[in-house]
Amino acid sequence: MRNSFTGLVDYPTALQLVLACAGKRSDQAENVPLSHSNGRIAAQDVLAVSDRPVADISAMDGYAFAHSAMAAAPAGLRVVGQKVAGDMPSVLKMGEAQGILTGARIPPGADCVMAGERMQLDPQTECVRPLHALAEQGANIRRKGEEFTRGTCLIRRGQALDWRHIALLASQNVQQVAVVRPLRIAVVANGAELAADAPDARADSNTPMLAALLASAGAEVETHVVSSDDADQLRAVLCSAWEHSDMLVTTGGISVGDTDNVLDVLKELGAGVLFRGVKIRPGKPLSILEQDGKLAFCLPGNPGASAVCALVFLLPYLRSVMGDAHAPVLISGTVDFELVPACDTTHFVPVFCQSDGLGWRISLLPTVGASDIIVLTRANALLRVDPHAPVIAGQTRWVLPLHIN
Ligand SMILES: Nc1nc2c(c(=O)[nH]1)N[C@H]1C(S)=C(S)[C@@H](COP(=O)(O)OP(=O)(O)OC[C@H]3O[C@@H](n4cnc5c(N)ncnc54)[C@H](O)[C@@H]3O)O[C@H]1N2
Ligand code: MOO
Repeated sequence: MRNSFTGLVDYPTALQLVLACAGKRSDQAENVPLSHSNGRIAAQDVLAVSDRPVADISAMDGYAFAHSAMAAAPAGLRVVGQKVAGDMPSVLKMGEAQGILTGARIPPGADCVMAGERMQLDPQTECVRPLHALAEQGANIRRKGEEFTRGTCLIRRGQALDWRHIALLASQNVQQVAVVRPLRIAVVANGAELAADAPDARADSNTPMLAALLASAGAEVETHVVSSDDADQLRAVLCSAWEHSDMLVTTGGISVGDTDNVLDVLKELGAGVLFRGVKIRPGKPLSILEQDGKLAFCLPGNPGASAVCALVFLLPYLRSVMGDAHAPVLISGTVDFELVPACDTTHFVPVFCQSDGLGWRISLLPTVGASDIIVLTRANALLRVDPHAPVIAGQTRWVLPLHIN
């Protein structure tokens, strides 16, 4: 058989080799409007330009006054107007209280705020006093800078931005954010069965799958389908795709069959083999080639194998290159099944996690193996089973959720 799998590497070695190639891209930044920054990776630290709150402000709708003055005035203090958020305050004189709404600045001279419903306003005298007990000095005042002060690091470089960071940056009037330029990835499927007029035509599900997965991880993806087993046609597409992108992802044509041309064509184009085949299931044929710092991830054609390789190799590589500082969040639960992995092989098993009230219960799903596409929609996580670490019912194990997090 051509290009047989003679030097398979194990999973940890393969991942290490891949990540060692991940030169950081976080220096390649572009500015985008804040409203377009959702899901992007921050390319720089962002520091606060002002304190939050910017001044002492009221936490309640009510009255602001000097605590000592109120304590010494049984009939209360005369109310002079009301300030709302957005107003500048006026100085409070001796014997005065001021109506104040939540968020408005505390007037100089006041050191206490009480909620309106805890106070009584005498319409005759226009004086206000506590209905019951006087609040403590300083009550209901949000202090200038109590949340953060100017210069505080709000966002660290490498942070994947989402709605929370957008709110924080908007609160500082940030209009533009420096984010990491997306990686341009060319995804190339190949195989004669992908031609619509093939005698036994098959639909291409891998390029839409990979395009969606990679795009949701922040890449800019273009897809190509070489619907033949012709090496020259494949060479032409791979050559141009590689030239016009930051990295290449192929799917199919990487095993040992007579029409599996991807490895030879990439070698002819000058690429060197980082590794050929990994001791994983599914996904054994995964091969990675490199040329001038650009990688070609050659994924197997079987959809389940292609998906697993993308999840456990491609996405970690992408995160590392994009400078995403955060590892995906795994969840732990109790397994309710047994599984003995094949010797020397790391298995990636689709599982279903459901809450049993106390934690997650992890169940195995029936699957027909590497070609299985429906199981990925029934599963919600992937369980890694290393050789010599069989799954025993009742164990606590960590799983990788299948939606990107
Ligand atoms: N003699 C051996 N045969 C095979 C081996 C082996 O070690 N020795 N490995 C098997 C394993 S494991 C896998 S996985 C497959 C992978 O083969 P390829 O990557 O070369 O993929 P193809 O042969 O092109 O296709 C396999 C299968 O996947 C379907 N496919 C291909 N492309 C797509 C696509 N874009 N969308 C949806 N489905 C696709 C294709 O129709 C085939 O059914 O090799 C085993 N063989
Ligand atoms: O690796 Mo293949 O993915 O098992 O069929």
